Amino acid sequence: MSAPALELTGLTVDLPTGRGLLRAVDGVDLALAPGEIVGLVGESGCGKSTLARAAMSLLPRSAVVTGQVVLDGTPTIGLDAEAHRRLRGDAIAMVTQDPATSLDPTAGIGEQIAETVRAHRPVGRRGAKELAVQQLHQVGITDARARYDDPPHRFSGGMRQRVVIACALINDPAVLIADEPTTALDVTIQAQVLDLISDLCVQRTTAVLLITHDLAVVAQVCDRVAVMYAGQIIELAPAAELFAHPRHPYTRALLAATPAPGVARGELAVIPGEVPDLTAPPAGCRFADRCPSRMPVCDTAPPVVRVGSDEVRCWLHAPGHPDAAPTLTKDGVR
Ligand SMILES: Nc1ncnc2c1ncn2[C@@H]1O[C@H](COP(=O)(O)OP(=O)(O)OP(=O)(O)O)[C@@H](O)[C@H]1O
Repeated sequence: MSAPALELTGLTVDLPTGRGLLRAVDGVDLALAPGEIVGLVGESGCGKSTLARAAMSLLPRSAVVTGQVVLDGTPTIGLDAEAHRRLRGDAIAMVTQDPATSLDPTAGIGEQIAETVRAHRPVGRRGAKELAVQQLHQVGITDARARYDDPPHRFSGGMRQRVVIACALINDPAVLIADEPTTALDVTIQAQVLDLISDLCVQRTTAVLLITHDLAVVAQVCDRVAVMYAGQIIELAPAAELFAHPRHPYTRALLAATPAPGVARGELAVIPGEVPDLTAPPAGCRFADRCPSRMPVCDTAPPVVRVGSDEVRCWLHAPGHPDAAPTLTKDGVR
């Protein structure tokens, strides 16, 4: 197996708040192979964006980071600001839901991409322009030469997101972080933009960490899924496996809260309760007080359980655990 494009080992991020340090990411282990698309899902406030910012070296200075982030073979924690700047846009890039965060509203789209090339590669103006035009063609802007100087607002939302993707991938990064890349788009355009990310990244063996609230998005393009809850990955499995046999009660609750086609938003299941306070997380399982399968042990000890190459952090899956046995049959736990 080839070396991971991105490897997080024991990654922990503490952020200072008025109430003390908040552990937004807690001991995350995750490796993305080249060309692999991994979905990162979970409710708001579970730490998805903080994890992504740690991978991008974009955390606030006040953040306390421990563990390891290895990007295309380079350990990044502790590098200086200039080294981080070089890695961003070269080894790792990001697409967010809002093109305004990555595009200059006043500059032509082509020039913005050409500038990204010149910032990272020894290419002259003309060469950079040719690369930018080619790249725009590849993301589906067929009249790229004619529209090279058009600013972003002359494009539709979907087209603007294609430009952002072109800019993110122009230097063939090892890793793309896609943070809710289609949330702001019309449903019909969403699928096209997701397919574009998926096709380009598989072709170029760029690993993708796709952050989303939307499990339908994950089902469309992801190879594996990491489910995050209260700063931890509580389930990690191939996408098909996770949808067919969700193991963690939180994953099952998330799936139950996902709309079936044609279901109005008001009819969605909601997961009762709230994500715990991450300045003082519970001693046992963090999902315990919302969990329909709660057992005594869940309140006292944190579950750390692995199942083969997949992972699930739940006492229900601790083989032979005395407290686990009585509830195992209720809802089809394997
Ligand atoms: N700069 C910060 N300072 C202090 N706390 C922060 C900071 N950024 C995020 N947090 C807290 O860290 C926790 C994780 O937040 P994060 O934004 O990573 O979650 P998320 O899963 O990405 O949520 P969303 O889906 O809403 O973007 C939350 O409790 C949040 O309030």
